[in-house]
Amino acid sequence: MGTVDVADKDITARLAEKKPKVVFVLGGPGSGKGTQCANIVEHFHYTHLSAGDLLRAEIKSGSENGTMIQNMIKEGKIVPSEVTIKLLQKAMLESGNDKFLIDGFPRNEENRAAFEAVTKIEPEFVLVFNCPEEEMEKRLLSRNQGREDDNIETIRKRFKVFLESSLPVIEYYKAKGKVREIDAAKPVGEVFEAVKVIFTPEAEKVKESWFTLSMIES
Ligand SMILES: Nc1ncnc2c1ncn2[C@@H]1O[C@H](COP(=O)(O)OP(=O)(O)O)[C@@H](O)[C@H]1O
Ligand SMILES: Nc1ccn([C@@H]2O[C@H](COP(=O)(O)OP(=O)(O)O)[C@@H](O)[C@H]2O)c(=O)n1
Ligand SMILES: [Mg+2]
Repeated sequence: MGTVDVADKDITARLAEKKPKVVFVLGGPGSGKGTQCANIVEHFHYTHLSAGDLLRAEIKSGSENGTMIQNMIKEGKIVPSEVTIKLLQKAMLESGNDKFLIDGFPRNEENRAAFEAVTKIEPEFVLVFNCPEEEMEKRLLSRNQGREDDNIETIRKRFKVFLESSLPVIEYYKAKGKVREIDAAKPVGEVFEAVKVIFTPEAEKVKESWFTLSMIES
């Protein structure tokens, strides 16, 4: 296992040199994380890394962890951090970008603490999508992406995991003043308007309000 450890250290050290800027994107299953991340990428030049997508790609690649990951996803359980963090580190390192939206991670205390300990990366902020369960359930049941976990039985398990394991992570970042909350029950365009405000630098907002004011006055 010696060589694996050396390789991991190498990845961690090389990633640290890159000094990546990270925004965590959290919210219940079906709250619209993936949808809004695609919009943010288009407007704000971030690279979107979905922990779930990386894990699904790992299953498809036929990796030795594939069966374990597949079983955990089917049960709505959180895959051990070691696996997910390695995939995230690799994706960040391989990307030409240094600004990342990490979607669906950290999903529990173990994810959060391990990522912090291994990478020493502190998120710029944590974007949180709030949405009632009934709405999330409706969205997941009509997502139609052929996902093995978008069935009512697994969806209920995922909601339970979100309440028990993911909400405490959001609370942790709230206490640090890092959480930016969004009402995600609205239509996609309205949710993105709220998201835009968070990603627009303060200086731009001042410019935009002066512009609006001068239009009204002229
Ligand atoms: N604001 C919204 N209103 C209605 N449907 C939405 C909204 N945002 C996303 N969806 C739809 O809900 C489903 C889940 O969205 P997705 O972005 O995959 O959520 P998540 O990544 O949080 O699970 C998708 O089919 C998506 O098209
Ligand atoms: N940090 C993570 C993220 C996802 N996952 C697994 O991947 C599944 C799907 O995650 P996802 O983020 O793609 O799901 P959505 O919230 O987008 O619906 C989760 O239910 C977990 O089983 C994980 O184990 N650890
Ligand atoms: Mg998603």
